[in-house]
Amino acid sequence: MTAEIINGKELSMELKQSMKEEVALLHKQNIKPHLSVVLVGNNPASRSYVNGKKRASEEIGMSSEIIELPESISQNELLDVISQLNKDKRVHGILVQLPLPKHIDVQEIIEAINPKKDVDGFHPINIGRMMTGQDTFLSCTPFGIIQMLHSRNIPIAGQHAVIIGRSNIVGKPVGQLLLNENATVTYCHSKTKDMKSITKLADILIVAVGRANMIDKDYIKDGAVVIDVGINRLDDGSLTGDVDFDSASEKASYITPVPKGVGPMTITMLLQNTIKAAKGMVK
Ligand SMILES: Nc1nc(=O)c2c([nH]1)NC[C@@H]1CN(c3ccc(C(=O)N[C@@H](CCC(=O)O)C(=O)O)cc3)C=[N+]21
Repeated sequence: MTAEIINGKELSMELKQSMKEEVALLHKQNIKPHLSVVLVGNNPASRSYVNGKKRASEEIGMSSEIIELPESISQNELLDVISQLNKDKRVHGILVQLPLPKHIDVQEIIEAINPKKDVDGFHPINIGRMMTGQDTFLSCTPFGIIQMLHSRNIPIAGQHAVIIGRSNIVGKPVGQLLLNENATVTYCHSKTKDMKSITKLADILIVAVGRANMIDKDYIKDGAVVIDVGINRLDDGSLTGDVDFDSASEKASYITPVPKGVGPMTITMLLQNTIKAAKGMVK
């Protein structure tokens, strides 16, 4: 079998086209969706992602700002910035780019964001709502993955989804969303024994481990759907996923590339969440 590629960049462009129309309609009602992105320090990867978010906002006619803060900012100063954004009626969405410097208590920062403005879907209230299947802001990468599956009418109910990775921002929530859609979900992680024997059972394999090209055809059942969440920068500057694309493509029915896969969808779901926030849809 040669896998069909699910191109996240193309799907994003389609979705952004209809969001652009929606933003224009909101403008007519005097609602101007606005995203504030907080960037602490000088991590080049973070800067590049944050610029991508700003660019995508502009593409759909949505306003956004990047609030740049020094690496040396204190916990209290950062909490003050968030408190200002929480109060600012112009601001519908707040995103604090991760990772944060080591001296910052990340969890306290996330919990300081008003859940109604938490367009990343990282606040424990929104995670709890997601777990209980209520309408809320879904975290952007898991939400984007589900959209990619839906775009090809890939069945989820009754399918065995195996997630490699259990981070709070990708692995755990994507498993939960798949469970909400009635998949049978198994998590693998660094302590898992004989991982191949488990991943080979997967109808849908989600790979979020953070190791370049780790997953090849030996981990994959014939006809499986393979979603690659990895973003690894190689020494030559190129990007590659956690999946060995050419090898996996021999067995998969559908596969997502890196770049132009899950990454662009993450940004697109952020825009969708910001529009949702502007409409006041999450209480
Ligand atoms: N609070 C917070 N929210 C996030 O959503 C968040 C974060 N922190 N920290 C880092 C991760 C990573 N992330 C990406 C988004 C888009 C691409 C993306 O568009 N990638 C392009 C390539 C971009 C390039 O060439 O560098 C692609 O895969 O085609 C990648 C990674 C969001 N994250």
